[in-house]
This record gives sequence, structure tokens and C-alpha cells, in this order.
Amino acid sequence: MITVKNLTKSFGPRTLWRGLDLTVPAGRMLALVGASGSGKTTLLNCMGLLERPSGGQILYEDTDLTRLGPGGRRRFRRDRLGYLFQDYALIENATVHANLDVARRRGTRPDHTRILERVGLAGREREKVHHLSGGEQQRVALARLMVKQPSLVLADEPTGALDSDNGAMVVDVLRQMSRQGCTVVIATHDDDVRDACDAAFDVHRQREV
Ligand SMILES: Nc1ncnc2c1ncn2[C@@H]1O[C@H](COP(=O)(O)OP(=O)(O)OP(=O)(O)O)[C@@H](O)[C@H]1O
Repeated sequence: MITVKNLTKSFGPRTLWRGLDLTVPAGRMLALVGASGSGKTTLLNCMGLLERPSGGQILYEDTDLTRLGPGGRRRFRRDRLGYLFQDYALIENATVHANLDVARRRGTRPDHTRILERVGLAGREREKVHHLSGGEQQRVALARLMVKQPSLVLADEPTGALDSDNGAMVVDVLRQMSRQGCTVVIATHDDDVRDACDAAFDVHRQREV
């Protein structure tokens, strides 16, 4: 479960939100919606320790993420978090296989063949990521999440570069992860994605819609 309490974020004189409260229980999928520029990505970045809020708390279970030191932040990212962001953060120069292997937890042997089949990339293990299209790279990022099995997934427009079939597949995979207990937060402008979530939170109005 992730709980955002009384969160404020300003860039210089401009305040995006003040006193924002939000809870996403484990096993639930929440859509972050709202006009362009309302701060959906910034809120994901705060939850994902990529940006510091100006005030307030972000609790993951009993840990206040805003108070973690460098070691705690590193461990949280490594052990708990899964990002599905627009720039994918893949290792461009490496193969699909290598990109999946870096996400593997010690002591686990995920079935890459089955996972790549699931995301529509069967047989592409040996290809270099920089040879893949934007939508294919987005699906490698999804496959990497399936390998990592994080307990908190933060996704920013995860269907942005995809056709509708692949978009639906991404939502199915995220739903499957949430059924296994993962907390999933998705910033989206896509009504199909929003409808597939358990709830939607408008970042501009600061309430569920
Ligand atoms: N590092 C930064 N410095 C200054 N302003 C920033 C910074 N990051 C984001 N902003 C501003 O904060 C506002 C919210 O941006 P953000 O990307 O979070 O919105 P969004 O709701 O995700 O938008 P979109 O739907 O267009 O992706 C924007 O006006 C943006 O210019």
C-alpha cells in the first residue's frame, strides 16, 4: 500500500498541488488522470524517488519514503519498485535477454521465453534493444517488470507508443501483477486504461473521479 499525505510540490514560485492525499492499497490499480501539466508525471516521480516533494509524506507500508537516506532509497528502488516510464530506461546497447537478466532477483530463474511470448516478442531475445521500435522497447520494459516482480509499479503513459491490441495486453499484464498483490499506479490520458483501473484520481482536482 502506498499513502500520500498532505503532499505539496512547487517548482520555483509555481505550486502544482498543495495538501494532496491519496491511498492505493496493495492489489489495486489506480489511474492518475487530469489535464496536461497537472502534475501526473511529477507525482509518479515523487512516489518513485526520482523527485523530492516540497512538503508532506509518502508512506510505503510503514516506511516514509521522503525520509529515506541514500542506502534506503537504493534498496527501495532495487527491491520494491518497478518503473514503466516513457524513456523505458533500457540498456540500449544490450540485447533483449541482457535487459531482462539485469532485473532478475537473486535465486530466481524467470522463464524469458514465456514472458517474451506474453508481450508479443517471442524469439527476439538476441536482438539489440536499439534495433527495436518504440512500441517494442515499451514491451521489453514491460517484460522486464514481469522478470523483476516488484511490489509497486509506477507506469507513465504505458500504452503511449502502442496499437490498441498491444495497449490492451499491457493493461492485462499490469492487472495480473495487481492480482498477485502488487500496487499499480498509472498516469494516463487513455480512457481504456482508465476504465480498466479500479479507480481514477484527478491530480488537478485532487480527488477521485
Ligand atoms: N523540473 C522541473 N522544473 C520546472 N517545472 C517542471 C519540472 N518538471 C515538471 N515541471 C512542470 O510541472 C508541470 C507538471 O508537469 P508533469 O509532467 O508532471 O505534468 P503531466 O500532468 O504529467 O502532463 P502530461 O499529461 O502533459 O504528461 C508542468 O507545467 C511542467 O512544466
